[in-house]
Amino acid sequence: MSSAAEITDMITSERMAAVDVNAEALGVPRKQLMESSGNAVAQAIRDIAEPGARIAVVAGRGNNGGDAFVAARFLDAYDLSVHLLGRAETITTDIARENWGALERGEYDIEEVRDSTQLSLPDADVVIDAMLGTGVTGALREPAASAAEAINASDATVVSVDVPSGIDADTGEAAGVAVEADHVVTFHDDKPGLEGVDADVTVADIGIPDAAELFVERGDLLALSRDPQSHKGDHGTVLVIGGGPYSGAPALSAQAAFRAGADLVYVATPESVADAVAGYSENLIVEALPGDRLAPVHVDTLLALAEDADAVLVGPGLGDAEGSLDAVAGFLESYAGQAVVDADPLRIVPEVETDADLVCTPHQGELTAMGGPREDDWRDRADAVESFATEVGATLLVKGAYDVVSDGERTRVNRTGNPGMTVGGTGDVLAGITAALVTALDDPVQAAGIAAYANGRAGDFAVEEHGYGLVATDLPPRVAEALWGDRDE
Ligand SMILES: NC(=O)C1=CN([C@@H]2O[C@H](COP(=O)(O)OP(=O)(O)OC[C@H]3O[C@@H](n4cnc5c(N)ncnc54)[C@H](O)[C@@H]3O)[C@@H](O)[C@H]2O)[C@H](O)CC1
Ligand SMILES: [K+]
Repeated sequence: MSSAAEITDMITSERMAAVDVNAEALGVPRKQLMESSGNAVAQAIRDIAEPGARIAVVAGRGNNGGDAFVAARFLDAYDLSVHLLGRAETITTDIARENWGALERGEYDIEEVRDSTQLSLPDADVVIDAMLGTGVTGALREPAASAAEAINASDATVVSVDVPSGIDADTGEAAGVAVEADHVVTFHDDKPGLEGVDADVTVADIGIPDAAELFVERGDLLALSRDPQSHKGDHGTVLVIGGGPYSGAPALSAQAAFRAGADLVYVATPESVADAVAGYSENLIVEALPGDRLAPVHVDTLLALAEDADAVLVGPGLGDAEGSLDAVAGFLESYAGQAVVDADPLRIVPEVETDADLVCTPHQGELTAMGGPREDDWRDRADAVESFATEVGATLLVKGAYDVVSDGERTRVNRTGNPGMTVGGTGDVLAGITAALVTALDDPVQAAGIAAYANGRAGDFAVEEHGYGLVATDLPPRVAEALWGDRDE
């Protein structure tokens, strides 16, 4: 679990970037957020400086600077000048460039600073530090470094936009020189890195709807951007323990795990169906277990196989023979890694003592069989599932028209999918995606949320072509597109 997840009322820059994109997906574009950010900065200035005071804006070429270009338009009552560190054509985003353009056309007192040693601030009453915010990487480079020195050397009151330039928003560290702010106006939520900053911090609401944090949307997919240097095995080895009465379910889960980015997928399945499972795809590596049902005698073999996996998926097609459920209980009692539990074994989870990091993927009927709540309204279900997740001590992904994901602390809701997905096998696909993503992310709630989102989107793509005649095998080929494609609906 990432450390920031434990700081419930703050937000890391990675999550902020995701929430930003989710807001856009919900119809609140970034430029609107920038307008609100700038307005909040201007409000802070009005609270500390009298009209007519001399305000100097020192702006960078990213959206942090963009916020201050917006603020300038709300500060016409002041003697304001804007100093851009660099050439206007190198401003890095459209929304910042458009706001700079408004200052140019509005004949504001603006300049492009070529050499920051020429930056003159001596007579400013207030300096707005809008050089860098959450986009900073490493120690401040020129011209920002000299500009930070000049700001710190001035007698002006310093108001930093979002984060004092040079400070890392997540850690609070400054790799080099950083602006010493008197005030900080940060946006949407407090930032972990501001804890240790000796300034008064205002957290400004910039109109990001709560839904941008609650619902899983395309911003959450940013978490899956991969380290290009990764090599085989970095992106997850998954062991699927399934089959026995059935052979299709474990194969569906295994295929889905591949499409969600797993590098290697092993399937441990009774020998009675091992050939059938292997026959579905050359990609599958099938380990045959003696007999025709999973049994307690297999537990040691499963634990040995699990040693080589980053996550285990237990359940698809296992059936509910008592011996099979006992085998799952025996496996979980000794296994301490990441496990996704689906289908029949779900009902035994509440009685099993395990050190494994569990993600359970029940539909409503299986949730009830686990002793879980039944609520028809999705909001009530989200609250009830959050409480039950604490009781079970696992991350729950409760499938429904609105999927609910919760570990008892953080709760997400997924709205993708359609009624065509009630067809058998889509749960096996979702379980396989979930197993692959828990190996790719160190955050089971995020992994399960994205899995539900991708499974539903794959189903939405499939229903375009097959209507409600879609079948589960239509989903895996569309999962990769749902996660990494650029279809925009
Ligand atoms: N939802 C929100 O939180 C919103 C935040 N807004 C503001 O956007 C900035 C983040 O903007 P971004 O463009 O991503 O990055 P920055 O402007 O912070 O900086 C990028 C800029 O800086 C250069 N750079 C990076 N590291 C260094 C360095 N060590 N030295 C010098 N220069 C550096 C980089 O090359 C870029 O040019 C956030 O803080 C908020 O202020 C949005 O306005 C609205 C929504
Ligand atoms: K700043």
